[in-house]
Amino acid sequence: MYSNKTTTLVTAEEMKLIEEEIFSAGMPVASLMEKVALKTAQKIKELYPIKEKKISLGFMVGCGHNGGDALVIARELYYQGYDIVIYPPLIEKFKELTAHHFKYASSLGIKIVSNIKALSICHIIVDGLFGFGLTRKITDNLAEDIAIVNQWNKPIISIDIPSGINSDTGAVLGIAIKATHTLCLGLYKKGIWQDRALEYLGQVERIDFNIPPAFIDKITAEFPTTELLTQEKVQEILPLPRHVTTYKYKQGHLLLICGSKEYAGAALLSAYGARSSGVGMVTMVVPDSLKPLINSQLPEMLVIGCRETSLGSIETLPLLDWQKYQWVCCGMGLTKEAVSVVKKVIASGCDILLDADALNIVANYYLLDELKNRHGKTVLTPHDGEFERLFPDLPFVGMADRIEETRQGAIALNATILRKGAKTIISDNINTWIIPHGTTALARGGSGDVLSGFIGGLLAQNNFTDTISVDTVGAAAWLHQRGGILASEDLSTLGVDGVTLSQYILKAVNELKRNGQWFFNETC
Ligand SMILES: NC(=O)C1=CN([C@@H]2O[C@H](COP(=O)(O)OP(=O)(O)OC[C@H]3O[C@@H](n4cnc5c(N)ncnc54)[C@H](O)[C@@H]3O)[C@@H](O)[C@H]2O)[C@@H](O)CC1
Ligand SMILES: [K+]
Repeated sequence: MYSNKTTTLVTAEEMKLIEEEIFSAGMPVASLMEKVALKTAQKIKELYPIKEKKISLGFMVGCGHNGGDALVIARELYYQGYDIVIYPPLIEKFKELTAHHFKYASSLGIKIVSNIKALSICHIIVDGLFGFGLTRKITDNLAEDIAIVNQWNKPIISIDIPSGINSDTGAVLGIAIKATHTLCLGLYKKGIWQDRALEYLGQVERIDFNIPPAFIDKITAEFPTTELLTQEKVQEILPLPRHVTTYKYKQGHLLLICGSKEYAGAALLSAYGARSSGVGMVTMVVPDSLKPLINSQLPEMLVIGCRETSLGSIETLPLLDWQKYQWVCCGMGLTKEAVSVVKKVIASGCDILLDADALNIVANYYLLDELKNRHGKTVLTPHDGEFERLFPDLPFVGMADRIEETRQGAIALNATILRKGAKTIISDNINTWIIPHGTTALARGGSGDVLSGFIGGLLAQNNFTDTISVDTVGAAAWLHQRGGILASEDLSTLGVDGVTLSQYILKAVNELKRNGQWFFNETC
């Protein structure tokens, strides 16, 4: 049975190869363009139906097949009663199929104009200048045209991707259309999920045109794959096994090494995150002076106090029985003083997660080799600044492709890297996940501490199963973002502090259960 694959992200090269598969299997190029464009026209009709008043659409038509798509859409919407105006600034360079469609549209009497300003009377602009074939910077008159259109504040529908956005890296090549809708054709282009492109996309929808999954699999198998992490996948990754005769030590024992006098809150928030994971046991290693605070706020935690520096950071770790812990989570609020702590954690041979100050210490003291060569699994959770500090000299930084950089970082350190941002990326040397949803409500201090604790708690539990780290980390990040969305729906974007977030993560967990499948696998 045919099933459409919606979660795979493709580069321009992969998309071209997939198209070649379709064409060489017998589908005529013109027929595919017709099909894609008819479906896109239908979507535009749904978005902007004609009611009492006429609607006029101004089409910016490029020279390649993005322009060809635009012309077919323009023709079909003309038949449906829309007023259509076509602006073809690259008319001399039209590809053959695009030229045919232009000739036919002209023969129907559709209005053709030679100045972008003539589109200013239109209610809506349709951007069919460039799709994934954009190879170089947009300059001169075309750049001016885009600047003019962007100033009009009209709805702009971009076909496939906003013209000017590199469909792999999301970079703006000179200037780009600021769309209100992006109708992505067939498969999501990787550039659409890059943070730098987000402000140009508006609302993104995918127009499916029945690409056979075997063609997608054949081509993407040759390249590292990037996938959107969906709810269905999260439900596959979890449930965490919870046997009917289980007990606390069977549900994972997490060691949190965190906090300082100055950043006591980071220790608390990561502990709240861990609490929301349902992990069986948590031991916290904190500076001595934080013990009473932790005991009063989180009575179920075991607390080991440490001698502290004059500034209130952990001076040195006590003797620890590392083998007791299924995962060690280190760095939240530690301060940059805690160098010996981080070195000991890296040398421990345990499965570890490093966040915040632990990452800064790795960067400041060049501990990358120690990380790469260590025994035990490693998870790192940097935001963009921490990521760049971790990899200042490696050649892949500067590629300006967040997704590829993250993958290369994971390969370089033999680690799973979760890179925080508007779109969170999780990668190991084989799999890369993008969390498709997110909320700006989480752009505040404390969200990351909750995330680290929550991930650590799920990893500690999943260490008894054969679930791979990148999947568990992805599922944790998915639930963290979903918790943020649920909290902001109830409390507004301003209302999602760390403690609240840790509670709403549990609502996200429950939502998975309500959506038809149970989350915790209470097997007998
Ligand atoms: N073949 C088909 O029937 C299908 C085509 N599709 C459409 O085809 C598009 C890709 O088509 P193309 O490969 O023709 O590429 P584009 O339509 O994106 O444009 C490529 C053309 O633009 C020129 N160009 C590149 N950068 C330029 C710049 N900065 N200034 C001026 N000219 C520049 C290139 O020389 C080339 O002629 C997709 O984005 C999509 O819209 C898809 O719908 C899938 C199906
Ligand atoms: K476009």
